Amino acid sequence: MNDASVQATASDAASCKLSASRLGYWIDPFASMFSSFHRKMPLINRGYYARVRSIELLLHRFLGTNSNAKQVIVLGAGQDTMFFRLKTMHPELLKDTLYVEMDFPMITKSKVRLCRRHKAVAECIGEVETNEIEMKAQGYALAAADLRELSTVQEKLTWAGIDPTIPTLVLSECVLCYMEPEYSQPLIDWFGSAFTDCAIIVYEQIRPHDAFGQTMVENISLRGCDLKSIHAYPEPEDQHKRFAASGFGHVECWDMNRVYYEYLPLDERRQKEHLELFDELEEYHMLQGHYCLVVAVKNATSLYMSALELYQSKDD
Ligand SMILES: C[S@@+](CC[C@H](N)C(=O)[O-])C[C@H]1O[C@@H](n2cnc3c(N)ncnc32)[C@H](O)[C@@H]1O
Repeated sequence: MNDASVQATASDAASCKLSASRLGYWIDPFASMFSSFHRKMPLINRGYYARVRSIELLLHRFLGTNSNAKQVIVLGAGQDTMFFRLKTMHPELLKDTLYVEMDFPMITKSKVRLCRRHKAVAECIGEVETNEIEMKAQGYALAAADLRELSTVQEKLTWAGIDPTIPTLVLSECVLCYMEPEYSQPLIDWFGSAFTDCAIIVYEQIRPHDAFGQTMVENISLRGCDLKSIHAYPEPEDQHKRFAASGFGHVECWDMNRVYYEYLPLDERRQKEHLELFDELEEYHMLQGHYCLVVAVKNATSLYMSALELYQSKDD
């Protein structure tokens, strides 16, 4: 495995997020602090809109439930700015929440540096205990770990203050797909067994077998970062089985066309569709059909049922 190429995807994602947010797909005052601006194709901007907003809406729903303490664990967080946006724009949602980001030391090191460099981010984090590669503050931690090493992940989450008895949401946005199932499955199994109340949101590529899927897998592979688990979980039904096998009793897996047309709020989506000239609809549908959003929920508690209900709610 070429870890350097996988780590480079953190900057790609940050750059795409900056492009889409700069064009008005969502508001992110922090994106430019973690990347430099290169305008992406409308197809990419719209895809990132669907990705970021759907995950954000789920996260808001989880944080907005009236249980007391909550935890969010972001696997392979890269240069993502969701925490900083929440902290400044929706601080009430982070009350009693511990938000932990994890990534390779190489990536957390650059995030620590950027967090120190930008006053707005440093203010957002507040008083912090930090070294070159990690940070710990009230309600937030950035931890360095290779997610393939379960014992290190467990140790770092303990260091960050994670308590398995507290309701926890785990997020993997284009991360687990870069790991072989022999590494990702024990991690998912552990969340499913050790955590009392746990939900996992996964966004990643699917359908490698048709012509578009084959080209997608080849193109990503040419960049040196194979999609190591796509052949183990090629279809939405396989994603379903993957999480059900780890003790997640309620699993939804939708492709991103379904998420875009049936889940994102209609008025908002229509408004975003006017942001750029768009003549790539067919290609967009093809692309979005090869990405999915999984919501896997361990218990049918009211907290987690509300996350699942989000799929039925079109007007959050
Ligand atoms: C495509 S980027 C996504 C970053 C972020 N989730 C986002 O959407 O902006 C994938 C991230 O997963 C991280 N990653 C992949 N495999 C990992 C592993 N074994 N251990 C730690 N981080 C990993 C990479 O370093 C990278 O930051």
